[in-house]
Amino acid sequence: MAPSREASDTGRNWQDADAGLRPTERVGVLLLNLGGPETLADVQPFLYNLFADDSIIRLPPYARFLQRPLAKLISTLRAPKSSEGYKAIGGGSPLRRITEEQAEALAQSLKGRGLDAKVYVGMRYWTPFIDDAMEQIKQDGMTHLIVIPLYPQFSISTSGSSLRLLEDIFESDPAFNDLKHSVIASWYFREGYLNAMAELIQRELQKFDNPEKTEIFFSAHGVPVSYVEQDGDPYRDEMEQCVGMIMDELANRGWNNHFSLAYQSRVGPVEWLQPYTDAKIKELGASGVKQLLAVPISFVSEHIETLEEIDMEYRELAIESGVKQWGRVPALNTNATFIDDLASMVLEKLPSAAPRPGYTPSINETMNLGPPTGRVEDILQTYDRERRVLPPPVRMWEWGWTKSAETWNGRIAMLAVLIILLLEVTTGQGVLTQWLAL
Ligand SMILES: C=CC1=C(C)c2cc3[nH]c(cc4nc(cc5[nH]c(cc1n2)c(C)c5CCC(=O)O)C(CCC(=O)O)=C4C)c(C)c3C=C
Ligand SMILES: [Fe+2]
Repeated sequence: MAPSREASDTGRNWQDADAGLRPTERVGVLLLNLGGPETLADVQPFLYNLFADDSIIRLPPYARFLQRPLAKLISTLRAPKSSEGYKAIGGGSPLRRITEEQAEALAQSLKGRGLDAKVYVGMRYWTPFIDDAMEQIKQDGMTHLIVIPLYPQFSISTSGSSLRLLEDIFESDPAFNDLKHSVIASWYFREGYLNAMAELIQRELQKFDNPEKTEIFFSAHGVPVSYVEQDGDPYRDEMEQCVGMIMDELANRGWNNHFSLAYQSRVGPVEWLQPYTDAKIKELGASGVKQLLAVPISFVSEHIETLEEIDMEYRELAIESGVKQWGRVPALNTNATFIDDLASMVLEKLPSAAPRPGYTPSINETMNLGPPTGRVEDILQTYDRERRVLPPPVRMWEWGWTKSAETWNGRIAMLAVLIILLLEVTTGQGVLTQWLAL
């Protein structure tokens, strides 16, 4: 069931005392993000960190020792292609700069609403790393930590991966035993986020010759289909609900355009979520769509996949496919409505949020609906309970760790055992004895 919209409390003025904090207590906010290479020299080591993550390439337990050599191989093979992309957008990812701007804007928004909190940035695959942010949080003596993954929808491969790492850090350092923390696992259903997205879409639609005839084309980052269908990743469900809720908000504003959702940026030859963005663009062009507005939906900052893949590759493909007018909705970045909603998420999670007088719980809280919030362990327990291993989503060659190679290796081994048994039964001698006798 789709969660209902969760109203934010934008406009309410909080004071530290309202937040239930004692004078000695200090609030930190940790924004989790993916990270990106800042220079071309960073590309291969960044890719290494990404592929060395066992939430990205999931090997069976007996093959775990191969994780790092495999990451080294895949990152080296992929680096030239990725570097081309980063070169095309100026030689590096803008992700660190934008995330730090978001952190600063959030701190200001909280301050304006009476809460003096420090906002940290923790990246999964590049600097500033999550470990470094946590070290700083420890040194700063924070007593409360609100963790917000900057992914509106939850995926095991993104928010899940960062939370697993955070869980390890909490478990391995007793200094964090007293740190009260709360994680907001996903937040695509929040009113502030939906309003901000609808506002941006509406603004771009108005630039078209026939705004109401424009196809609204949501393009989300894909994940391998096995994550969703075998491992219970809620990503696809949350994505579909999110798109539905944005379209509802647009309908409230009088927009009833046709829309579609597709998945981009697949890596390797395994099946990813469908429809694929490139195939869908061709299909829309062939069906006569002439005006197309692309909406990046799984991420809140500009990055290589908006600036290069959508703005360059998909734009060109759309024009080749017959689209006459093309537009793209900018990422939220430091959009004020979005940042204020992040501030509301923080304020709602502070100690006094639930019990304070006059507090009206949202329908999600009352009915216990919607994605959970809570401690890292609770979130992982809900979404990634069994921590099942999957076949590696990225397969770079056919002779390596593939389903077919495993099947054939197994068959050859069984045949060899049968031949050995047959020889022993027919000759009465062990195979080694026979070889040694030769
Ligand atoms: C919600 C967003 C994302 C999901 C889900 C996701 C899953 C996922 N990604 C890869 C492989 C790569 N991702 C890369 C870059 C990249 N990925 C995301 C977001 C999600 N990834 C972002 C925002 C970025 C860009 C960062 C930046 O530098 O701006 C890359 C590197 C770029 C490239 O070579 O294409 C790879 C590789 C997998 C395998 C995966 C799920 C299993
Ligand atoms: Fe990715």
